[in-house]
Amino acid sequence: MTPLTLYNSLTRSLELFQPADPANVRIYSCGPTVYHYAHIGNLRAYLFTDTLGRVLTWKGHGLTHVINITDVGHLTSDADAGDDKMEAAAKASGRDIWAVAAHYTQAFKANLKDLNVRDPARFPLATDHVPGMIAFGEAIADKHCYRLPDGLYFDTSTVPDYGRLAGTRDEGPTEGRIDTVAGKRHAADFAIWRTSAPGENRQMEWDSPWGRGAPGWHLECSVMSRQYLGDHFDIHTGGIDHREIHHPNEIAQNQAIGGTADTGASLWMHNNFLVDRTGKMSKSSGETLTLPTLVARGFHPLAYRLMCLQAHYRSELEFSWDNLVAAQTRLKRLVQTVAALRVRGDAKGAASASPYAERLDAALSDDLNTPKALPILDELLADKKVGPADRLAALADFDAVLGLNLLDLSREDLRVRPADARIDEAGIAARLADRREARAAKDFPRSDTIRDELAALGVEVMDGDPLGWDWKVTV
Ligand SMILES: Nc1ncnc2c1ncn2[C@@H]1O[C@H](COP(=O)(O)OP(=O)(O)OP(=O)(O)O)[C@@H](O)[C@H]1O
Ligand SMILES: [Zn+2]
Repeated sequence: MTPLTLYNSLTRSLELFQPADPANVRIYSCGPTVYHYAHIGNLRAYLFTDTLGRVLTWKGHGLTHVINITDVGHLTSDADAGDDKMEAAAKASGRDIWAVAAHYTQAFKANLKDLNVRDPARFPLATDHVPGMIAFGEAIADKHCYRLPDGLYFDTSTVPDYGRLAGTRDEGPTEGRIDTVAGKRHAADFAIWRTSAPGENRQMEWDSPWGRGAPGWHLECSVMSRQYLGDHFDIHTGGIDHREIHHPNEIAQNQAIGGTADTGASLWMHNNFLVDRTGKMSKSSGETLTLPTLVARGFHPLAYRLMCLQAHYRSELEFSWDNLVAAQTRLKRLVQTVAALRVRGDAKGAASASPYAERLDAALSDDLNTPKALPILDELLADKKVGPADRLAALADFDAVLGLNLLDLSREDLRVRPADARIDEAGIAARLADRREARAAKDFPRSDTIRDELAALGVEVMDGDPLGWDWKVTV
């Protein structure tokens, strides 16, 4: 096997991956803040960690992956300003905050299932770990924290190299990030615990040595990652926005509790954003696309997965409907090819598929280069020198990493019907059968009428479609 190299945001370089225990690689991924449905940009972050986990499994490692659920403490600004996103969402909708959290957590997990993301070992909830957070705060308070009327704050000057990850080292109190809390010693200092203001009326709050209130978001991840993965684990992941504030703050806390310069993880990895023409897709900035929206417009969730795999995780990826259509077409082609190879069965080939597995390994070992792996798969499938059964076996090996479910998906699965369609699959099939009959009888006006009727229902008939797909939904 080719040695695996991964990009470490901490050193800003590619590094040879050397896990502490190859039989149990430990990964922590910052989870969603469950105040709203995850948008497809958020989901890109978990498609990235799923690919990472699959590559490690493929290379023979055991894995313990933890994705937390942030159900308290994340403010509307990452830099300690604004309201708690959860409290604000519950208030705005007049719902019980625990019901809000449970609803969006369940929706997030359903999204991951639909995208064929493997379950992590655990999905710990922040609210289940508040006593551990208070104990953590107490342990570092004397040496690293100070009190302000609204809580306990971390003094970022008490740890070595604060902000190395973000590249904002040596930031003084008057430069860099906006100082939004009166009395902070440095602009970058952040809340470990936020004490509820008189009359604040939070739905979620706990007693602590610093008053009744709620934990800071950064603290949650330090506590949960250390509890489940230990003082030092292999890989910590998140979206690239976390490289600037959230992860530097986790690192500072880890250094404080550990009493060393160790950041707590060997590698800090970040996926780049899904963007659209207006910029980063973001829950807080209004209109976002969710996975169910894509499905309602006639796309299979795995078409979105393939769209993400076509870009390297460290590159920005622009969402457009055209890109998604192209990805769905590519997925259909793959499924079609699998069906054709099955028909041809066990015919012997003159060549072995193993060079393809080696090339796949080389691509993945190069910092999870899935865009490089996909054309290798296309080449394999088209290689007539390799027998059909061998090609299928090799494809299964590719799919263990790509997670596109290529051996199980059928043409029918990919004919996802838009939610607002007024005709179902069986109805479409019946109209197409009528149309074939009309054409066989050379009744072209009737054939055209059926085509137009289907078009009015959002179904485009594709005569002479090279995929043999007959029809597609229009978006
Ligand atoms: N547009 C995006 N593309 C890729 N990853 C993203 C994008 N937006 C957020 N992420 C990542 O998604 C994960 C979950 O984020 P979280 O639920 O905390 O988002 P949020 O901050 O509440 O939402 P938003 O940033 O959209 O307002 C994080 O790892 C985050 O970095
Ligand atoms: Zn986190």
